[in-house]
Amino acid sequence: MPAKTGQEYISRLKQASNNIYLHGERVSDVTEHPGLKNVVKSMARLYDLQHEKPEKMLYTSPTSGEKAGMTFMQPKTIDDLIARREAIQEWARTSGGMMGRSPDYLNAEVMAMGVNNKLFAEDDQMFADNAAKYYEYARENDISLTHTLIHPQVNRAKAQHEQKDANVALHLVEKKKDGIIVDGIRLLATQGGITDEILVFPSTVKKSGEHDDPYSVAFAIPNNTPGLKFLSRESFDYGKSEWDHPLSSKFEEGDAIVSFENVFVPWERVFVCGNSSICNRTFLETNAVVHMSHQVVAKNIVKTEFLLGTILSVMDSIGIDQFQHVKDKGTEVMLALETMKSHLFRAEHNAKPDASGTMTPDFEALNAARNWYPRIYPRMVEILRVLGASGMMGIPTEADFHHEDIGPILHRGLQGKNLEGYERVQLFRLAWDMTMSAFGSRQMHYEYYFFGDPVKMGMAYFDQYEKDEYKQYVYDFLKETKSTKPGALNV
Ligand SMILES: Cc1cc2nc3c(=O)[nH]c(=O)nc-3n(C[C@H](O)[C@H](O)[C@H](O)COP(=O)(O)OP(=O)(O)OC[C@H]3O[C@@H](n4cnc5c(N)ncnc54)[C@H](O)[C@@H]3O)c2cc1C
Repeated sequence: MPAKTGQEYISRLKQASNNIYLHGERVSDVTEHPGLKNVVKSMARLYDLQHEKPEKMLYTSPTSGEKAGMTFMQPKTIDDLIARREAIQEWARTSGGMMGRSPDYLNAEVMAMGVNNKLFAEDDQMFADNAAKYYEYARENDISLTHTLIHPQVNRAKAQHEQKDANVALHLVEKKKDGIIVDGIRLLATQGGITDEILVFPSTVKKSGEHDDPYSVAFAIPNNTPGLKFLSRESFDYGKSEWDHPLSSKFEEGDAIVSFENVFVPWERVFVCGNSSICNRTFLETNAVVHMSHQVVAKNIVKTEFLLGTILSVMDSIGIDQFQHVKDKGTEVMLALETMKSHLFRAEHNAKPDASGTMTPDFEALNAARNWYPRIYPRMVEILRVLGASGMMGIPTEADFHHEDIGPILHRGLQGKNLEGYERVQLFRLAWDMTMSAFGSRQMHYEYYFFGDPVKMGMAYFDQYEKDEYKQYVYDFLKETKSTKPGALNV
């Protein structure tokens, strides 16, 4: 069966022995390392869920006739789109939406680029065929993916070819008979090293000029390809109990700098080779951005539900839900949730088939939602932090509650309106881990930069927005004003 189990996911990682460096050493087994093993377990849980709820999580592969992961499906109808989204949300619920790079995100990208591959054929038909075959390969083997889109932050005021060391960023070194050689650095692979393969694609928002053609590549390779290294940031899973760190002990995905040292990529894994124009159009013209946004909006609805539930429980637990400004803050989050749901509904119910016959959600709705969420997520986090107040810091550990001298003092002293001390602190530890721990602050940073720099995204949104009809509306309204223009002004 193509859809893998959690054990198969773990076995593959053990066998692959990806080159991942963490805390100053090479990790010999990511499935056993204290900074990674818990998120590996959470990923395995997602794959097991496919088999526990096959009616929701699996569908029949169009090529093998076997059961494949639902989130790889090419939707042909609105019902397909909804079924796919329900699978996405089923996965998201296991982490309260805190695992931003659950496999469905990149499954959506691979699917869209595989079925809408004509753009890649502008250089050579081979590249379009490669994209189609890669989609089938990823689906039939339930490949887990990470991706890297961004050049290193050396000097953002200059293009890559103008940098003082123009060889730092990932670039094409050589075209050979059987493939290409690439070398350099890319940022920032979330889940780098704990997945099977890496997708190297252009940025969704940063555009390149033709002088940056050597930096304009797209390909997919296994994470244990010789010369490939994942240089991971410090893990925010500090090995604490689930009670102490309810989120970071399970869902710390890790972010890695990716180093390519003269890495060989066979031609059959190349989708774009040295063409900035194709790269600049990739996400839009393959509709990958639409299907990825659909996944993101669905996931963010679950995340907002989780956040709202925590906010309301905190209000209840310390009896603040009667105060006017507290209610108003709760309402802000409720409105955010309901607005996101409306965007999703519009996106799915206005969906239309694209040229490849893929049922494609209404991008206007999704584009608004994906531009808006980075702006409201920090506000929702602030609301939880502000309402929690001292409770966000009055959070002794599980060990403190188990201590015979101080446990009873804490249990009594930290009781809430409707919860005992142990339960109230457990709730507040969740609120803290969601917003203020290293894990929680990274979540905020992550949502803010999810689709790219929100400032550039906002500029692009403004530029593409159909503005004329609204301006015309105003001019027409003004024209109907009963007045006479002074003759002297008619020059
Ligand atoms: C937690 C986290 C996880 C991530 N995971 C991934 C991942 O899995 N895969 C991946 O590929 N990427 C990932 N990213 C990277 C993400 O895509 C980028 O952070 C995002 O695209 C912004 O790019 P940058 O970080 O290079 O910012 P920069 O472009 O360096 O911007 C830095 C600041 O300068 C400003 N600025 C820069 N250039 C300009 C300009 N020309 N005009 C005006 N202002 C400018 C920006 O507004 C911003 O405030 C992740 C990032 C984070 C924070």
